[in-house]
Amino acid sequence: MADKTILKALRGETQAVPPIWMMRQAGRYLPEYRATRAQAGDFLKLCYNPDLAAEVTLQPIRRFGFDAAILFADILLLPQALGADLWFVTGEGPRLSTITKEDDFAPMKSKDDIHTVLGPVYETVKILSRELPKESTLIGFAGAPWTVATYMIAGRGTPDQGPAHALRMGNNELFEKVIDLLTVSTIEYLDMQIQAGAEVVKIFDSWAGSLKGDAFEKYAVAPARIITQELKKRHPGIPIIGFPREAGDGYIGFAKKTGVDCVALDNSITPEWGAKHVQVDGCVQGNLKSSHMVTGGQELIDGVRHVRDTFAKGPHIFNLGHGITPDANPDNVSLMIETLRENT
Ligand SMILES: Cc1c2[nH]c(c1CCC(=O)O)Cc1[nH]c(c(CCC(=O)O)c1C)Cc1[nH]c(c(CCC(=O)O)c1C)Cc1[nH]c(c(C)c1CCC(=O)O)C2
Repeated sequence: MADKTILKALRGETQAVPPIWMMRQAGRYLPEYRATRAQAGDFLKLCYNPDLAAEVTLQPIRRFGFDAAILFADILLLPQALGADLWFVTGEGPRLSTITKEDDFAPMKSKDDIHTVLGPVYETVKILSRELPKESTLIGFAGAPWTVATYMIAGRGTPDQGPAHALRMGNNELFEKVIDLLTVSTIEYLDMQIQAGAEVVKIFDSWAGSLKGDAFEKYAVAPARIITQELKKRHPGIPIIGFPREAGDGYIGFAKKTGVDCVALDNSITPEWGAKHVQVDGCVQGNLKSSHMVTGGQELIDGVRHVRDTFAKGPHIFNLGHGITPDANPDNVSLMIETLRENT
């Protein structure tokens, strides 16, 4: 299916209308998602139920006709497969067992032991690769080692990733063991998603922005490069999207240094900056403010045109700068898509 619009963009083609999908496009802002989640029981049960996970993946495709579907799962399933305890507190977010000392890390499983727990995820991918409309592209994903490590170390989301930085500086040997285990396990996890039918994979480094200087190179760039190189060795031509969120100047040269085919941009940079400093090296994805999906109106229309027109001279996948939020109005998503495709 070499002519799918997402794959064209990832090969470096400039298109008159960029393809579009949306981070967290299957989510709580959609009544049909909330209904299926209730049917599953809770969020984790939904992630591990292949039929229902495939169903919620397809819901935004049916409703909006996005050019890509992203596998419904979570970046924290991998630590669970490695032996961490994981649960979600409604209204608050994820909780995990913590890693602060060698004894917490020692019982972790190896990269070859993850597939029993993650088997249902591969099954979801298989269902999707059969059921997805032929013009849409199936995106698999994993968290980047640093971002996943921040949750494994702290046992929860943290505003400044303090506990992970404390371990990085206080017991670097243990910290690097966590990063290395996640790096090799992420390769196996994404390899299996590709074998099951994922056509593109995305590496979410949501907390890359809190790594500065040498630490950014060692713990954001290097793991992304190792994962990318190994996956491309095993699956030549598989396109990879990197998302070093809030990396600032770290976005410059990220594609060249890691080998990813596309860099996803957040809202901390302007489209003008992204076009000048990142799109020069190839495809970019982004970066409409998610808040427009809540507020809508003329500002949304202007925002869509601005992002589209600023990236129009090079390869671009239209997306938000971060995930859509539960308070978003689905009508604003339709308006975004109509505006993007106006005049065609
Ligand atoms: C940091 C992170 C996580 N998960 C993810 C990241 C990286 C991207 C980012 O920065 O947003 C990635 C993720 N999480 C989810 C997906 C599915 C695909 C998609 O639609 O984008 C993806 C790609 C579903 C989800 N993951 C989660 C939900 C909401 C859960 C629910 O239905 O109650 C969804 C749809 C839960 C989750 N999962 C995580 C947190 C912090 C939370 C709680 C925050 C929240 O409630 O929005 C960890």
